[in-house]
Amino acid sequence: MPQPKYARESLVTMTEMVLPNDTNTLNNLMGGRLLHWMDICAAISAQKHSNRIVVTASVDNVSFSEPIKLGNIVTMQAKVTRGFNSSMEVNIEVWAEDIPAGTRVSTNRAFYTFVAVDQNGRPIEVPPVVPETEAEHDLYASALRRRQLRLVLAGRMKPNDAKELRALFGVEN
Ligand SMILES: CC(=O)SCCNC(=O)CCNC(=O)[C@H](O)C(C)(C)COP(=O)(O)OP(=O)(O)OC[C@H]1O[C@@H](n2cnc3c(N)ncnc32)[C@H](O)[C@@H]1OP(=O)(O)O
Repeated sequence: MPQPKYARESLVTMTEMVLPNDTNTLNNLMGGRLLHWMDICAAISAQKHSNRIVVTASVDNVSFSEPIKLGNIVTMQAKVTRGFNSSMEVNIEVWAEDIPAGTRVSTNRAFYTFVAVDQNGRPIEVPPVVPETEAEHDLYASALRRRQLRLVLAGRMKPNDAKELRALFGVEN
């Protein structure tokens, strides 16, 4: 198994400016453009953790809580929460900043799952994550339940095997 790595080693910060080509008819950032930027930022984080080529396996819990305006500065921060076998979960958070107005608001959050692959595109083992901060510990613990939920919904895990998820709902095995 690859050597464990600290969660902080996978931290990636990416910044973009919202230009006219990125917006809808309301002059707000298009959701699809933002998801594209988030995918790149999160993929770099997963690459840093695994030192491998990675592919996006799934995206979940994407929220769009605030519109992002033309001319805003978008900052994305991604970090691997947990490594499983060949897959890793990445937490990504997004903020929009209006520099002339001096405001910065939290706008989006999502969990991406990436799979590390070898040169032939076959899944390959990734290092375990070592959480350090309280937030990293919380995300590490809850990553197992999120993995079970997404695999159950994708038809890749039997609900009966999702022990930690069932426990959350008070369902005994
Ligand atoms: C950065 C980019 O944008 S890449 C472009 C977009 N992404 C792609 O093209 C990926 C296309 N998909 C694939 O290549 C394959 O489906 C893969 C590599 C993701 C998975 O391949 P599979 O043959 O299903 O491999 P396998 O069954 O061994 O699963 C490998 C891992 O993927 C995980 N996985 C597979 N499907 C999903 C899913 N829907 N959600 C979350 N994890 C998944 C599995 O849980 C497993 O994780 P683990 O090794 O940590 O236990």
